[in-house]
Amino acid sequence: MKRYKEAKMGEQAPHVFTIADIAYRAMITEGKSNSILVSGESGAGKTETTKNLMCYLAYLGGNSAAEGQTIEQQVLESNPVLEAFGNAKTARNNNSSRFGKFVEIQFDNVGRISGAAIRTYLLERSRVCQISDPERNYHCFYLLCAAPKEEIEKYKLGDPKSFHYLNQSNCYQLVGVNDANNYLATRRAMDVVGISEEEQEAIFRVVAAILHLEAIRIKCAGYPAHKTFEEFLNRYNIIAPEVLTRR
Ligand SMILES: Nc1ncnc2c1ncn2[C@@H]1O[C@H](COP(=O)(O)OP(=O)(O)OP(=O)(O)O)[C@@H](O)[C@H]1O
Repeated sequence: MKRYKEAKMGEQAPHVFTIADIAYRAMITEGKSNSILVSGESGAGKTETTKNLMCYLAYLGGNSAAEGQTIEQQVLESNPVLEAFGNAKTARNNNSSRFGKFVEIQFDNVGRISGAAIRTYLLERSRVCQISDPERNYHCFYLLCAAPKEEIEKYKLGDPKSFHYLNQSNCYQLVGVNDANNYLATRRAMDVVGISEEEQEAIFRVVAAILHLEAIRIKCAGYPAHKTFEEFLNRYNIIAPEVLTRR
């Protein structure tokens, strides 16, 4: 990153750091906001490029002398959190973002990071209840199934193969990815971005509840017993958001 700081276009090997550097310098000299649009087909490298851009802008506008958790650390640690809940393995990409995002990094008048906001769009909700081989559901489900023993017992989880929302595909593990370590890393990242212990508990309780939801069997007068939750919704014309997305 040091080599790209204030380097002119073409002076260094092509890299997204050059784009970020030019945008940052223009923002300082012109006193105007700048946007960088990262686009491309699935697997092109948008997520990794965005992380590189965020790292470089945090390097330029960070406050290395500050103690405790700085805004740039929070900006960077937002990535593992978003990826745990919004990324999944697809046929084209083991870590495909199933949503779009707008990352806003605010700078003060001397170019130091003063705030940040991330907005997400159009999460692929249907994936929660329907996946196909060789894809996976959202990473968070597998991370929670690989959590430490006491968490597994608390949420009554276990082998991902025992949950319908995960066993529609034969893919449970990703090459080179350790879900147990990633669970701990996600919890640490959630701490850094300022999600309290109680909020984290509530979030993972909902994640576990979704896995258990499919196992609910509904018994109604005049309706055969042992129907799945989804069949029940269909029978009574109750349209759940994920069912709606799939139609
Ligand atoms: N700069 C990079 N350095 C190393 N590997 C990279 C880089 N960019 C992309 N990759 C590789 O390509 C894979 C896909 O990249 P990425 O997830 O960024 O794509 P994407 O365009 O965001 O895809 P999607 O639209 O599916 O989310 C990464 O998991 C990584 O293996």
